[in-house]
Formats: sequence, C-alpha cells, structure tokens
Amino acid sequence: MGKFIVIEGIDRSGKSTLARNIAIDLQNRGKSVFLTHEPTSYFDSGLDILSKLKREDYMILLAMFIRDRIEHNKYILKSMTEYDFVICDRYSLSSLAYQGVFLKEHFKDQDQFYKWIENVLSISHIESDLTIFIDFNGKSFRQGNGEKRELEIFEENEYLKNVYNIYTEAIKRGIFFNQGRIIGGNGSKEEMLNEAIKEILQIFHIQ
Ligand SMILES: Nc1ncnc2c1ncn2[C@@H]1O[C@H](COP(=O)(O)OP(=O)(O)OP(=O)(O)O)[C@@H](O)[C@H]1O
Ligand SMILES: Cc1cn([C@H]2C[C@H](O)[C@@H](COP(=O)(O)O)O2)c(=O)[nH]c1=O
Repeated sequence: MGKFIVIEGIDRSGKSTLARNIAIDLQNRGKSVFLTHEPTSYFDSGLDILSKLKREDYMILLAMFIRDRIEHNKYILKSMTEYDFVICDRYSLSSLAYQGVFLKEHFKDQDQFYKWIENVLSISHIESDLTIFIDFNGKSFRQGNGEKRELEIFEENEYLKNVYNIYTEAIKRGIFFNQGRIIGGNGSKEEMLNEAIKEILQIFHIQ
C-alpha cells in the first residue's frame, strides 16, 4: 500500500511548489507518485453555488468541503494501491483552519471547538502517513512571480492571520497531525525541499 502524504499551510505558503518538487525528487529515486489537490476540480465544476458564497457561509462551505473530500477519498485510496506515494496539497486541516475561523466564535470553550471540529471532520478523514505543515506566517508575502514583497499580510488580511493561528493550535493539540512535521516556510524552494525530503527519507526508510 502506498504512503499518503499531506501538505498544509496558508494561501501562498508554497504548498503546490513543495508538493511538485517532492514528487519530482521521489520519482528521481525510482518511486511512483500521484499528486492531487483539494478542493478538487469536481468541487469547482460541479457547484455553481460556490461563486455566490462568501467565507462567512462557513457551514455550507464546511459541508461542501467534506462532500468533496468523501469523493476525493475514493481516488486517494485507489491511488494508494497503484502508486508508492500519494501527495495531497491540502486536506482535513484546511477545513479545520479556514472554516474554523468563523465556527470557533460559536464556542465559549476552545477545547469544545477543537473536539467538535475534529469529530465532524473525522467523517471524511483518512489518516495520513505524514502531514507536512509549512510554517509560513505571511509576513513576507509571495507574489505570483515568486518574489517576496515585504508586507505585513496579517495587517491587511485578518482572516489569514486567524487561519494560521488555528492551524498552529490544532497542530499543538495533535489534531490530524499525529504523523506530522513542521517545515520552515521562509527558506528558498530548494531549502524547503531539502528539509521535507530529509524527513521523508527517514520516515519511509528510503536510501
Ligand atoms: N520557498 C519559496 N521562496 C520564494 N517563492 C516561493 C517559494 N515557494 C513558492 N514560491 C512562489 O510563491 C508563489 C506561491 O507558491 P505556491 O503556488 O506553491 O503556494 P500555495 O501555498 O500552493 O498557494 P495557494 O494556497 O494560494 O494555492 C509561487 O509564485 C511560487 O513560485
Ligand atoms: C480544502 C479547503 C480549501 N479551502 C480554501 C483555501 C484556499 O483559500 C482555497 C483554495 O485553495 P488553493 O490551495 O489556494 O487552491 O480554498 C478551505 O477554505 N477549506 C478547505 O477544506
């Protein structure tokens, strides 16, 4: 059975770049890799409603992301029988962090919130063999061309700041992160790849 690796982090933290680079590196070592992403294209194309939704429609979004994940899981499980590695760019922790920003407000007790959301998301969760969290807090925001623009994105974008805080709190609590590693998010693409690959080689006993 192939190994399931999840890459998580806030918007533009470098997830897709890292996922692609890990896939190339593993392929160069003779491993077969299936690269996938959430939300899936099924999520985008099947639901016109999406364009009308705002982040504040968190309950509808949560249900939609869970539904998308349940469909996606079929492909993930099948791919795990066909490939050495399945690498998924975003998974359950994304729903926890992004939809959690608004959901959390409804709980007086934070412990209750984390227990509740973990239970809800467990419905659609496959335990990963490794989850990599890119610890990129948005302080130097990456532009489309990959250059870093010195700008406090958190001053501009309170939402992403909250997303980051929920990610780190969930990780501290070990939610969907029992097999987890944190990778520094401010290094170059090569540095991030080297850090991730070092962990992967060690965890999966690859020479
Ligand atoms: N370590 C890095 N240093 C500098 N630029 C980077 C680094 N990693 C990625 N980038 C660049 O930052 C931009 C965002 O990267 P990428 O698309 O991989 O992030 P992402 O987390 O997948 O984004 P999103 O969540 O918005 O889809 C891209 O232009 C990419 O080339
Ligand atoms: C899986 C998932 C995603 N989101 C959000 C996070 C991003 O802002 C967008 C699209 O993701 P991309 O990596 O930038 O393509 O969707 C979310 O809110 N909840 C989720 O479960």
